Amino acid sequence: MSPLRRCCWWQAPSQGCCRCPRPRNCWGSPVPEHPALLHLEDYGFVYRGAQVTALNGVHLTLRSGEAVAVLGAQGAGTSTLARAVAGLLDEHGHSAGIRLFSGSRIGMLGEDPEAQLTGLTRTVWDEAALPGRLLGRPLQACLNDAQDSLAALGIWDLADRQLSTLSGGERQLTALAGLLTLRPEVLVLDQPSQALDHGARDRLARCLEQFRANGGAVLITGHQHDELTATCGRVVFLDHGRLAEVPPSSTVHAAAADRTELDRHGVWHTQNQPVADAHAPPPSRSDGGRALLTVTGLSVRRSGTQVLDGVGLELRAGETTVLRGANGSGKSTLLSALAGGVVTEPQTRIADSAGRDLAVLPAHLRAGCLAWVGQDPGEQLSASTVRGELHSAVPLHTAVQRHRGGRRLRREERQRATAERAEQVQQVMTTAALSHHADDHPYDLLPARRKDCVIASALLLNPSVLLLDEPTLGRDAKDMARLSALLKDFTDAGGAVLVATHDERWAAEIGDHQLHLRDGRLAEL
Ligand SMILES: Nc1ncnc2c1ncn2[C@@H]1O[C@H](COP(=O)(O)OP(=O)(O)OP(=O)(O)O)[C@@H](O)[C@H]1O
Repeated sequence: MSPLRRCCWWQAPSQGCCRCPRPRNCWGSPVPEHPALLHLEDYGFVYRGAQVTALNGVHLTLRSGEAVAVLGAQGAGTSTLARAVAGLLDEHGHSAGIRLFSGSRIGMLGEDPEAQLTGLTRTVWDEAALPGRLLGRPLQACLNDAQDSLAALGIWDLADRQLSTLSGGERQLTALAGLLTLRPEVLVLDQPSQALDHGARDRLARCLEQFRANGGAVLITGHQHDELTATCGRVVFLDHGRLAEVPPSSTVHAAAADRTELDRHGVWHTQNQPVADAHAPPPSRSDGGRALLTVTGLSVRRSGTQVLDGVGLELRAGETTVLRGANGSGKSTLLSALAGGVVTEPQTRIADSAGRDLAVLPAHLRAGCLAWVGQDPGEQLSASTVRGELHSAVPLHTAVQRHRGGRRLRREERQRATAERAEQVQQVMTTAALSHHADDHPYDLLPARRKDCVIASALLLNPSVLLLDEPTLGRDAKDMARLSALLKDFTDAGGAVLVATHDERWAAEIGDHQLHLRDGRLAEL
């Protein structure tokens, strides 16, 4: 047996048996097998100006009909790997090794949910048809393909909706539909379940199964193991830019990706049993869990549809209430309406702990009581550095007026207030793990860190109620634990949290109550 003989068209000569995942030693006569569509051999990548390599010695083969999930902690390199496979890295740094692609089309959905729609179209149908149109295909064929993709993902009923009126999950599915119309041979999906409810994940899984049955290959990357990654034939782990060096059995079959292995690689397992005491009540609660916010008759109409219909709820000091519901059920609308970002109908009443009706106040006057962290952090960021963002979260005159009863300040009082605020900003950056990013542009941060920046701004307002919209997106196991601890500290200090999430495990771990939103109304779960 010659060590120089190549057993596959892509395969570089290697010691002993080659690394291709054939069922037996492929130095012998090879068994006919699904063709490899993409192959990385000893692939490495370093971003321009970076001190450390983002990917190192990666071997990965994607065959027709196959789905592989590559999971790892934040910073392990999963998004870089997704971009490398999609061939999007070249101008961003230097690569090493071999990347071979036998087909002609790779489609990729990136990790940033805010950056997925083009902004060039008005309706869902047009957006889904756009990729084909940009390739010069006939209009009718593009519209037909878009219709098929939208139907496969279960959102054909949204076809004529304006993009600006979509919920987060609906936007994610629209972007995916556009990608599918390109009929790629390889689909690269970075954290595709972000923002999707259970039903949408099932529909997406079925859609990907069909895609593979037609000869396509799927690569899913991310920091969380969920219903979708569980449908992959293989799960492999990435640690510090290297695929974990473990025997072939640890390229685990997805359904068997066990807790220890996921924990070891810092991956959050959304389907694990909740940890029972993760959000145990604080030892002593000075205010006896008094109501901080009492909402009655909250109703909202959007584009002629009654999204919220007489919602009532009570948020108590020291408690976390979880808001669940399908994509488009109105969770974001509810949080935003409480904060004053959406117009409510006249019968709505939102009373604070002193009985004051906040529903009649504009958003900025509610902010002292209610701090809102929306679904898209980008909509709430305006400064060019994280530190600058946090400094502007509480304008100096507001901070000072709070302490001095609104009277005009002397110079030394202003100086003291500035110093106090700088200290608070420093503290909150530590709490939200942002100290290392103080001078970074918020848009250079990972989506989860960007969200942390908005959470930190909200905490600086010293609110009694924190409203959080899907804060778990893009977080690994460690980051989830940190988020839970942050909320626990907030409620232990007497605050109340209302948080919308699709993560059932996390909801069970942190929620004192779980509410389900359906048909515009809330019910206790
Ligand atoms: N600006 C808007 N104008 C009109 N309709 C809107 C607007 N924003 C959202 N909607 C619609 O209101 C409904 C509720 O949307 P919302 O974003 O509150 O849902 P959600 O439960 O937060 O969904 P997701 O889980 O996907 O984020 C959806 O049908 C959505 O399409």
